[in-house]
Amino acid sequence: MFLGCIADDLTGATDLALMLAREGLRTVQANGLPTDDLALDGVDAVVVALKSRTIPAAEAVEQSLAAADRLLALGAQRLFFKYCSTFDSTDEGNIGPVADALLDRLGARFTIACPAFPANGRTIEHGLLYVNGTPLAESSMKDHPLTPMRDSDLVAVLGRQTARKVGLVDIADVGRGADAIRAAFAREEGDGKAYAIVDAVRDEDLRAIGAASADLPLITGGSGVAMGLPAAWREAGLVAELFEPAARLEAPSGRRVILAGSCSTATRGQVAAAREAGVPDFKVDPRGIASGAIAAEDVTTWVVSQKPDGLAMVWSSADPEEVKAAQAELGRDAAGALVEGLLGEVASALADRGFTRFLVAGGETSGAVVQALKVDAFAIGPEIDPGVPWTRSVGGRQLALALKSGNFGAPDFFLKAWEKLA
Ligand SMILES: Nc1ncnc2c1ncn2[C@@H]1O[C@H](COP(=O)(O)OP(=O)(O)O)[C@@H](O)[C@H]1O
Ligand SMILES: O=C(O)[C@@H](O)C(=O)COP(=O)(O)O
Repeated sequence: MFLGCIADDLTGATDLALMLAREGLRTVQANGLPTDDLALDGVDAVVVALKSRTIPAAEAVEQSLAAADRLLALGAQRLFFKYCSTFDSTDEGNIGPVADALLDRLGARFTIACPAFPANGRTIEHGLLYVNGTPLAESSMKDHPLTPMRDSDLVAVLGRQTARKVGLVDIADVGRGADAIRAAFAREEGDGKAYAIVDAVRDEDLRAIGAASADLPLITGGSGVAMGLPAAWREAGLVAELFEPAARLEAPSGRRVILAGSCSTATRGQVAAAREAGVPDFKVDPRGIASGAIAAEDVTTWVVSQKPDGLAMVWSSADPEEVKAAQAELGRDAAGALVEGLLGEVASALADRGFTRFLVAGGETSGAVVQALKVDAFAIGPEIDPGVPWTRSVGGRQLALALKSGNFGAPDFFLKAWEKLA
């Protein structure tokens, strides 16, 4: 095992695992710390999925260090800290505190921070993060239920989360290729910067950044910045061989369901498209759950009563006004926890009734569902859309799972994803 990755949420982990697998590393994803029986023969990269994006910073640090220690003990020679391509965080963290702790654990003084992912519209220019051409702070991320992003300047955002200095390697350097980027890293480190935000607007930029980062003990970013790393490590002789990714996923036979707990714009569009296409749907909401009007048992019974070979969708996705109203009544975290808890319970009850194919939308939501389903590890299957693969559970219950980041996927994602299952 060469590369150890720590992801701050489950869909983020899957996104990174897909990128590494696509670029030739044999990759497994563990849900939480890898268990002792996880087979690592012939594995190049292990991605540990945490659910640490929105927990208190001290807990996120503790969990991330535990993951780092386990990965280092398994032989990792590089660590990768994966966070969201929209840099989801608050002034308290958790990107800065976790990155600080990982640098210290590795005895390293410098790393990069690059959430760019052009295939999904995330680009960085002069340190400003854009989502499909709109500055982050004006994008729908300003209204995220848990981590509203109101500043597009990543040097400033990260600067509020760490006592260390944050620099910038901008597009002028990045556009000149790997050697220029390496020289810019040395300049920033020489200037006393512990972090450099790195601009990137094209995949070509990400490949050059990967080549320039091959020697860094720690890399932080979105999945995009992992794009150039496998080839760079292969070139440096650190990884023996690159492999063809899996083209198909053999899914266990059984029924299927969509569980959408993300309120992101892309998910809301996908929910609307599925309803328009006639997929039977059941809407849940945190106030209904809190009052007892909606119970997991009733939702489960409804799903089971739908056509066995058809699709059914349970969703809580709401627009910012509706989310705000629920949060005002229940509190932000409690509202989220109620929906996550219900969807987790429903998933587990459905698995007990023969459902084996789950499409889940939302990072936190996926974390809750997979915890409820008790999946310890995943094999990575084919890409459905950039950043979202089908996965298959390893050990335990045989399940096929598509865990979709809230803002990823085409409008017809909920309808077309099934075509990639064998
Ligand atoms: N109607 C709603 N009102 C308030 N919070 C909600 C509602 N629906 C879902 N949530 C919560 O919002 C959060 C969405 O986060 P997540 O699942 O990570 O989605 P995304 O990937 O879009 O960020 C979850 O905690 C979820 O439980
Ligand atoms: O990098 C990304 O955008 C994703 O991998 C991711 O982490 C998204 O998180 P959620 O929007 O919470 O699913």
